[in-house]
Amino acid sequence: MRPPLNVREFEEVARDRLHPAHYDYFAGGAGDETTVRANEAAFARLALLPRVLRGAGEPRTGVTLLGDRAAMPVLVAPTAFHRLADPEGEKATARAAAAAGTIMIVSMASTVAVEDVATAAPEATLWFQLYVQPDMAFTERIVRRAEAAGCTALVVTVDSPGRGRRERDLRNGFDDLPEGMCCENLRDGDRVRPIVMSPDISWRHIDLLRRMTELPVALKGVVRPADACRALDHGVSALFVSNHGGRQLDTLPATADLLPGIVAAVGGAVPVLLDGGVRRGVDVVKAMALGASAVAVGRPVLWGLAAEGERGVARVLGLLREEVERALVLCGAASAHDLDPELVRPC
Ligand SMILES: Cc1cc2nc3c(=O)[nH]c(=O)nc-3n(C[C@H](O)[C@H](O)[C@H](O)COP(=O)(O)O)c2cc1C
Ligand SMILES: O=C(O)C(=O)c1ccccc1
Repeated sequence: MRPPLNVREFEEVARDRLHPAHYDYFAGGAGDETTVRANEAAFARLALLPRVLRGAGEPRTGVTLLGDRAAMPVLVAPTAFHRLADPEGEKATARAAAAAGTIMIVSMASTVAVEDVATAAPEATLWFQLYVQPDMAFTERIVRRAEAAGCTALVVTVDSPGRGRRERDLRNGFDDLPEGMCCENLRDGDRVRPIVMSPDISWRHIDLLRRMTELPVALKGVVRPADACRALDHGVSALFVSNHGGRQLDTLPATADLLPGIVAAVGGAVPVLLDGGVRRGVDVVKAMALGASAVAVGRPVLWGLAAEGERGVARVLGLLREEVERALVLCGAASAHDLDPELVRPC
């Protein structure tokens, strides 16, 4: 069969290969999935206005984030349960991220322990995503594991004081991992603790976390400019503008539409990243023109993993890198930093 040419075609292959309930878990979102659709639609609504005759030469796609180098401004967003897509799970994803020269953010809900992800891909740059657990002693044990495994940043997800209601999962009766899989990072002695999404988590916990570790702390899920400013006061090193891919609270705006307000509030103090709806190189270029330092992709990586395992993730990341390069050339840009808000216009 003809190899998939783009992320959308990878999704079609993945859909054919996955158990329907697992496809729905990956693809779906909260409520009416308004925000799931809005994320992609917002990029489509932005038109590009390339500059001409710039003599910019071959573009460079590399970026440095929190002291880590990435060969392209597209990171692997933290997503749960990779072993539903491929038996090697997060190990395959990490190897592919390393081969693509990009950063993988390992989910706290990974089905391979963070230590085993790191061992499987010694060249990979790994950041660790954390849901702060109300039991701070337990949170600290998880942080120590991520540090010892060699993770170089913590990405704290702050959009989840509770669980989103995902009707596809309710319809399919998908509420637990199959026999033989679990959230390996939640092991505590001889049991596996459930992930608690607690409404009690507050800025105080961010302060505790900052004191707990030397690792840079990024917040994922900030959507208000005032909260972005507050994050700076609490010594946060980066922000992810994210609505959790539309999986938590439905009817949040698209992240592409939220980005300019957050970028303005932050005023260059820390890198601002975006996730949600990035499916094409032109989407990456639009986000960076609006001030993002990089983007992250969630579902596209899962489609690659389900379609062809490690090779599929490598292909998805490789396709996105080629698309970013081509988009930069055609925009007359020498690098992803050589873009400005004038490049994009609502259409
Ligand atoms: C199947 C799935 C699982 C996810 N699991 C997590 C998670 O464990 N932690 C987290 O912070 N975000 C999680 N996310 C959200 C992603 O990090 C990211 O915000 C979102 O997928 C970006 O949108 P995109 O899928 O359109 O690229 C998950 C997303 C999906 C699709
Ligand atoms: O599905 C998700 O979006 C998610 O964030 C999550 C969190 C904890 C366990 C499993 C998934």
